[in-house]
Amino acid sequence: MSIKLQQEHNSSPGHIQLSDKGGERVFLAETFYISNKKNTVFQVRLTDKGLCLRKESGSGVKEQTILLVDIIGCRCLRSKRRGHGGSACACSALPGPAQLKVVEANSGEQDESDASAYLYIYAYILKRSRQAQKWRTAIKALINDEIPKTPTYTPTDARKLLVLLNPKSGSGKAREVFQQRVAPIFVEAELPFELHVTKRANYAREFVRTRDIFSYRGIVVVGGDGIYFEVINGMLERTDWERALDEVNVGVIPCGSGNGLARSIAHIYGEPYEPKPVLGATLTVIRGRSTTMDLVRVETKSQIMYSFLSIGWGLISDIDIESERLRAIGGQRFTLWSVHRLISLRTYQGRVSYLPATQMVVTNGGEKQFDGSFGRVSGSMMRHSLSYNTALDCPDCHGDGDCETCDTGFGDVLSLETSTGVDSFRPRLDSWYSATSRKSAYYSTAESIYRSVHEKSSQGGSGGDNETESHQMFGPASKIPALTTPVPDTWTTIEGDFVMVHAAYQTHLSTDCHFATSAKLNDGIIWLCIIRGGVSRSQLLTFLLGLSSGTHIPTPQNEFIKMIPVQAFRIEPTSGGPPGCVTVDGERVEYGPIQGEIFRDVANVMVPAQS
Ligand SMILES: Nc1ncnc2c1ncn2[C@@H]1O[C@H](COP(=O)(O)OP(=O)(O)OP(=O)(O)O)[C@@H](O)[C@H]1O
Repeated sequence: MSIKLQQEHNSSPGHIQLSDKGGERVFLAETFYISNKKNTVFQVRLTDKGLCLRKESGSGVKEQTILLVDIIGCRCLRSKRRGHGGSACACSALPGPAQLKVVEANSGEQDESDASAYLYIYAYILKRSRQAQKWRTAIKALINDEIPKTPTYTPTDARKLLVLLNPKSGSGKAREVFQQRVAPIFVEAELPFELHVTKRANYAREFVRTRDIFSYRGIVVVGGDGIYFEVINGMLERTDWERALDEVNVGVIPCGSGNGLARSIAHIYGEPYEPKPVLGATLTVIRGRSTTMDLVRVETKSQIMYSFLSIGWGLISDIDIESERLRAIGGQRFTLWSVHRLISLRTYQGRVSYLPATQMVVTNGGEKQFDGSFGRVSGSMMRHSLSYNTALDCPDCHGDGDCETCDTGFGDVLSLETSTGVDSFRPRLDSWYSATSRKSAYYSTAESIYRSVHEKSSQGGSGGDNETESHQMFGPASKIPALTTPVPDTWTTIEGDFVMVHAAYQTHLSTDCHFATSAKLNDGIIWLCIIRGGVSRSQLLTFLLGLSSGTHIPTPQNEFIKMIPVQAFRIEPTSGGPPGCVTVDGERVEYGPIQGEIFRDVANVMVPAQS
């Protein structure tokens, strides 16, 4: 909703005063008129709770409070000078200003003969002139948890938000979604941002690895889990990975086909997700709150990477990857392919080993919780790490993209540079530096050497210089044996036929897949679901049908379907079996042995305010 209030012309400039009235702290109280209805008077109070509007008209008195938690921004507008040409540009995306013919105060376009000033307040309720400038100041301060003192508002963090948008995510509408449903709200909230549209797979990863990411207030991906994975792994390829994970919050605006992380965050915070996941996530980004998140260090035969969502072998991974061909139909592709795979069921031979999460404690509320001491990072970097990739930015322009080397005519950048909004929401030329031919090696604590080669993504893009590049992965030191050495006796090992093994550390693998119902963002637990060969089709059907509601695990668990809380695990498919998929965060990795261990609280993810 947007509310427009018009200030009485002759009222005197007041001062922001603090008073207590009926148990609430009143910062401002004044009389406003609603435009076109001069016989309607609004007595408005700005309190520590929100904006209380007392409407007095011929038909009586009505009172309404708009809570501060629902307000994302406000701006002062003036009547627009008559006869001024030009299009509404980005203003047209805002609900209201275009048809009301108002412009930013001090824009130079205002009608000086009309002394009226308008205060627009932008509020989103999901669940449930000078004077105007003064009100704006006080509201902006309060929504940033500050006490309003002075009549000017200076944002505490003037840095821009880095937005990395994948135009190929989901059904390919991320660009439109951002322009129509995200950018206008960022403008309303006066959140400065810089948008970069990815050109190919691994673009976001390189961007994060090579740029000065500390010059941004945070990073938001507009896409799915795949591009979030790129950002996290790009951070872990930096020599300053610890600082990057610690200082740079990463958020997600869901436009992918799975959107497991976005769905999990909404679930954990009790936020509505459908029917407007983009709006909820946008408001989360604007609020700027974050919490810590666990990451899982993943080792395959040739790569080390970090995962935030899941690792899978068999059924669910097969469905995820093989249904790619139905990408155009969006999230429904998973349901359709599940039916197909149930009919043509496969089993895989191999060995699964895990270190159980034994440190379960019973809390006061009787709930079982993991005490999480395992995997807490002690601030150590992988030993013996070497990097050939220390130049983070172009030496000529330091990453600004302004120099000749960097100016490749990359036009897919939009930047909202100033807090005054709509006019500065404009296309801008930019580019970024990508170092080539860098070589590096991965080292585990056991000092075995791993070399990682980023292969060209099957989803292609134009390829480019990243096809054969290798980069060093940093990150917390591993506490489990390398993949090439046997697991300790303290681990549990199962051998035989498996329909699938899927490890998850978020509640949802996708919007409709409530997989690990007890997962938290930062509890140090991997939920390992094992389905053994021999499971009946009806058991499997019940499992698949229960995934959307989180009722897929039988109670009590039976010998074929189990969900086990673990700290680390290893999957070793026996060679020669049927072709299958191994995935990390929904993206396919090489088929073969894979292991994961969880590190608690290592990253920071944007989350809604706790209600
Ligand atoms: N411009 C691009 N062209 C082709 N592929 C891209 C481009 N930008 C990013 N990618 C790749 O697309 C893959 C999928 O992206 P993303 O996760 O955003 O969407 P999704 O797969 O539809 O969603 P989800 O992962 O939630 O199912 C990522 O792994 C990323 O590397």
